[in-house]
Amino acid sequence: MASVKVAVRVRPFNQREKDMNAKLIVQMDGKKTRLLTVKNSKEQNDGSREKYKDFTFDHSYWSFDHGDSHYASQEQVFSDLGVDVIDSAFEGYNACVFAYGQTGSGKTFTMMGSPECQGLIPRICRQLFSRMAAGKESGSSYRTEVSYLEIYNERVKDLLSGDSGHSLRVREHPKLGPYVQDLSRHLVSDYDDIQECMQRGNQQRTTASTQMNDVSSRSHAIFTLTFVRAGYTRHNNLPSETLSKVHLVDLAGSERADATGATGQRLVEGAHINKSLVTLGSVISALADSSQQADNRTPKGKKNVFIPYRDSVLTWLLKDSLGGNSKTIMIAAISPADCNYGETLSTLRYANRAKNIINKPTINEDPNVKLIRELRDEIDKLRAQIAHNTNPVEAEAGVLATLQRKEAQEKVLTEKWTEKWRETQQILQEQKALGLRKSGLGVVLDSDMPHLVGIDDNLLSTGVTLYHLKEGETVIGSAELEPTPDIVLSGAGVLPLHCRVVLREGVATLLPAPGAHCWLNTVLLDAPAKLSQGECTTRLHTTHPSSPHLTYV
Ligand SMILES: Nc1ncnc2c1ncn2[C@@H]1O[C@H](COP(=O)(O)OP(=O)(O)OP(=O)(O)O)[C@@H](O)[C@H]1O
Repeated sequence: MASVKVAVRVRPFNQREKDMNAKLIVQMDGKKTRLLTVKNSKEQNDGSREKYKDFTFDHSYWSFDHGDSHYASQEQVFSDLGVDVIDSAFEGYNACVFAYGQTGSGKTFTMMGSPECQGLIPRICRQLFSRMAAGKESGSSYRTEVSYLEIYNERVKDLLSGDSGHSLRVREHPKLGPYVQDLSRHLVSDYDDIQECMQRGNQQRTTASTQMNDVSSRSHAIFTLTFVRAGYTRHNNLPSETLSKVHLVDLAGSERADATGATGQRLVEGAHINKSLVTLGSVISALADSSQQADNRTPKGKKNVFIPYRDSVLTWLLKDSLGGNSKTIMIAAISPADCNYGETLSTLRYANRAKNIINKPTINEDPNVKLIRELRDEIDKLRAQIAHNTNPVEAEAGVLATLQRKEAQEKVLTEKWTEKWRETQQILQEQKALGLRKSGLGVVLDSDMPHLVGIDDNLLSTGVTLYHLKEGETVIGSAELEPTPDIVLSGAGVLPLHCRVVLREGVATLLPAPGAHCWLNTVLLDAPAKLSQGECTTRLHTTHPSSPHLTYV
């Protein structure tokens, strides 16, 4: 059980607030946030004499004035909140961070930041990879995938697929919960890969200028890391494999139409944005109520509170993060100005409720690994029993037989797991060595290593094959050659041994076999020829132009 962690952050005055001579109405001291009541606000008109309202959160971040010694920097927010997220991922827990607040209050600044002043998402990603590099040294291995979506007007759009117009369906798996059907997932092997995904997704995101913010996010964006960590435990050398999903969420601003000056399309967007946020509010309230009921539970008073997750796409997708299997952090972003009193009070009340949500995070352990661990426990107990046994010999024989059976099971399962993980790592390494990366609808080859790109001899085929050239000799020929050549070509005129490519210190040379028709661009070769990267086509065709050809890249 873990409560949702809640932090509040106040930003500096923006130009509009400065122009209005806005008054500062937020104060912070340690974990406390104080909001000074504004004259003529609804509260005062209701006859309340309160001069301020106090709230206590896990963190209150004072980012009002850069010059102030208490100024909470991006680095501080990361070290308080981001490091927890990384720890959770490495331990195998799901995690979620979402930023909530009125438009222009600093959500995107806190979550994404700018290139000079990076926010939580890039910092978490960078640190995740440095921790992985350190873990690899001690024998662990990892697999990380990224997806990035936005919810705009209650429709889900994949920000990384390149197909921007298409909206995707949200479905619910009986065990794994809600998911987006056909959402693209991108394998990333270092921070540069992930940064490329972030930048591409951010460019696709729907933003517009409103009176409150020049670049206002008009959609809710969910950046998700799926992280698998595997290795052997140090103390007893058991397989260990965990999976963690990390949702990093930048919500669109909560807003009143009159404050933002919204009309037309902006007004329609606002209605949809608010629908999700109102539902988020109802979900938070319902969860907070249900947690409080659980606290003062009496057998009679026990009541099942209905949580309206499915009333909006946002809450449906974040179901696990809100009241489920996740360690969740909410960051409430607020304006410091008196003109935003109403919105700020509502954000702080929202955040105050969220503190009461109790989640149930559990380590997501691979089921086979769990079985192996349980078997090992049983084996240890049986061994201890044998060691201390004073029972008759027959009973001991029975225990011994059980022990042997369990040991055999453990051995088979461990071998299977090791083989599966070794294969996964091999595939990852091959992909990395090839340097293949998805870019929009295309696939980009980033590798520094020399390759041949083979085009099938069948004109109707779309088959393209990449052959990684190894240092030394690569044999090219037909399947008739014994042993099978490194690169097998089929098609008219391909000899069993057609040619060889010798790679030495980055220089590739093509050596045609006697009698083979090897063309280098338009020249039929009769002697070894050096291949130049980029410009050169090693055409192995003989009589027909559609016969197979290899391009050196
Ligand atoms: N802590 C901060 N320190 C300095 N500048 C900030 C801070 N927070 C926000 N800002 C600035 O305030 C402006 C609005 O912030 P931002 O775009 O993050 O708001 P938002 O809540 O994401 O708005 P929207 O909901 O409209 O997308 C930006 O110019 C941003 O650089």
